[in-house]
Amino acid sequence: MAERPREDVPSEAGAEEAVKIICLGDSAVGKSKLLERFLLDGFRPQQLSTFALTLYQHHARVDGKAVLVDFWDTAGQERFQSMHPSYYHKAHACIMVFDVQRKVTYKNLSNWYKELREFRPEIPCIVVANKIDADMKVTQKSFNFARKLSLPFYFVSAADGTNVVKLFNDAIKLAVTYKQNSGDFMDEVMQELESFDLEKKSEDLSDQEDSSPEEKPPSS
Ligand SMILES: Nc1nc2c(ncn2[C@@H]2O[C@H](COP(=O)(O)OP(=O)(O)OP(=O)(O)O)[C@@H](O)[C@H]2O)c(=O)[nH]1
Ligand SMILES: [Mg+2]
Repeated sequence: MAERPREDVPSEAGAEEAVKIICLGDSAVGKSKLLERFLLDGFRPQQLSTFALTLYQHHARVDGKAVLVDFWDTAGQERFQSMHPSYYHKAHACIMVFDVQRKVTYKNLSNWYKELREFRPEIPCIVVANKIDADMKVTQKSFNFARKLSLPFYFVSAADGTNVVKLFNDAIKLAVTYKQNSGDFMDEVMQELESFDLEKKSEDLSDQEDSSPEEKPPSS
């Protein structure tokens, strides 16, 4: 099935489950290239940094169920310091990437992880060591960050495709399992807040209706 950027996807019909997976990590660690490798099965080695936010939709099957996956990709930034909270909102899994050739990107994982946990205390998070094609010997090294936190850890290469399909398929499974089984307290609170917000908005609208009839909300 074809995967394309969100704006080209005509319909979301048919999906029995929908999950959101976010990518985190410093700039130029290869977040976009990993997504490209998985979704387009290709790798274009140009240097373009992700400008703001790119959303990709992917149709997957998990245990016979049609799953619609929203992948969120953004520029990992130095430039922005941290992500907007809406990036984390209702995410069901996280792929956190570093570049085995740049130690600083490994060190910064702890900052990314801290921020992730402020917003999403319980979602599955996979730690990814990317660019192993540049030096296969790194796979002999031990990277303790993931082990200490008991997080799944993968050595991958967006350039030659090593472990990429496995990484994303596992991430999708984890996201679906999380969504189906979590009694995530924060999710429930967010849901409450949202319905509260909607109620409030419709009240505001009906107030408006009295004063400015030309701005009627659509009747339903
Ligand atoms: N050798 C090698 N280079 C890679 C690999 N993955 C990405 N690169 C290169 O690393 C650079 C950055 O990759 P991107 O995917 O744009 O990085 P990003 O994490 O999306 O960066 P931002 O959008 O700025 O956050 C590009 O020049 C890629 O060609 C890989 O597996 N191996
Ligand atoms: Mg990018």
